[in-house]
Amino acid sequence: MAAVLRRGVKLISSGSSQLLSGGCKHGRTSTLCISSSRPSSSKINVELDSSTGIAVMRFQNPLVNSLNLDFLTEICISLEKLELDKSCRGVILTSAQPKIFSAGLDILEMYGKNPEHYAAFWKSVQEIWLKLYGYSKITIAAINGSSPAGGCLIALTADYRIMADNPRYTIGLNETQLGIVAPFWFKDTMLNTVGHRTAELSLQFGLMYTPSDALKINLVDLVVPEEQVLSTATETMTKFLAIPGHAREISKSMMRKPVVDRLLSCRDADIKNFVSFISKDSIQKSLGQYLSMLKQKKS
Ligand SMILES: CCCCC/C=C\C/C=C\C=C\CC(=O)SCCNC(=O)CCNC(=O)[C@H](O)C(C)(C)COP(=O)(O)OP(=O)(O)OC[C@H]1O[C@@H](n2cnc3c(N)ncnc32)[C@H](O)[C@@H]1OP(=O)(O)O
Repeated sequence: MAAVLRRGVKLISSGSSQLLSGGCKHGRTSTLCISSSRPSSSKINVELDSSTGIAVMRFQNPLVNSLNLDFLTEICISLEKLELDKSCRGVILTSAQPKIFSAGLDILEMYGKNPEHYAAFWKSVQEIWLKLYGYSKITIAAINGSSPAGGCLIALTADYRIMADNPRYTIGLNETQLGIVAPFWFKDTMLNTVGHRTAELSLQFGLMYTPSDALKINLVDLVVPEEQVLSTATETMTKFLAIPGHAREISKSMMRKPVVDRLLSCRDADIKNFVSFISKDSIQKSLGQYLSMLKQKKS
């Protein structure tokens, strides 16, 4: 159940199984409706401040916010609800997990499973990208940890990226390092942000950038001390909110629609392509080796 934190602010824990359809109003505070059962299974929490219209969505999928099917679905449903909620004007995306924004797509969803599973998973990856890249409201990524591959993609869909100034955190599309290939819409999102030449080098090498290097190539817009990431995101959101909404929204759509439309025109083919690629023995072998490397890193 939503709990009032301070005047006009509600904490919304949302497990995908707990979300009900449609938003609802509770007195002066507009929030999402959820049932009160099993709130501990929530992989995200959302705080919507109805006095400012700013929602903060925190990812909390232990250990590293890897994007599995359930988590992606939950994020998508919450984003949809916020988009429909008139009291919400912008969403800040951040992490509740220490040191990690998101570890990207959950590799276990792409390893050792059957084609039907791969297809359902890829559909949910498409959904989250379509929802975020085409999002009508303002989104700001408050990147308070490492953000490889799919984690970087989530950040790239935001209207503005603010990263914590910690050289241990890195961000980038590192797919080639896993022996896999970022699909065209990952590539387009990167290209629209950093330009052609930088995207080309970045994708081929699977480069991961420290915050200061990410700033140099415009992969992020601002680097601030870690403890200021959220407050700076809120300040930045306020600047966005000062712009007439319809004009900003149309401008955003004008910039992004061609890329969104490109995926919309070939969703099924893109899923087929993914399933056939990820099912190859050589790709499964690469992913298996990468998973072993992640485990060995600890010992
Ligand atoms: C030509 C046609 C092309 C068509 C398109 C086809 C294909 C495209 C396909 C896919 C695109 C994929 C995009 C992706 O997002 S792939 C995922 C990339 N992610 C990574 O490389 C991140 C790997 N992880 C790390 O670098 C570190 O774990 C991290 C920096 C995130 C955290 O480091 P830390 O030291 O704190 O923690 P660890 O001990 O390493 O990890 C803890 C625990 O979590 C497991 N884990 C980490 N990342 C993932 C992940 N992405 N998926 C699943 N599991 C992950 C890790 O193995 C540890 O597990 P355990 O040992 O505790 O069991």
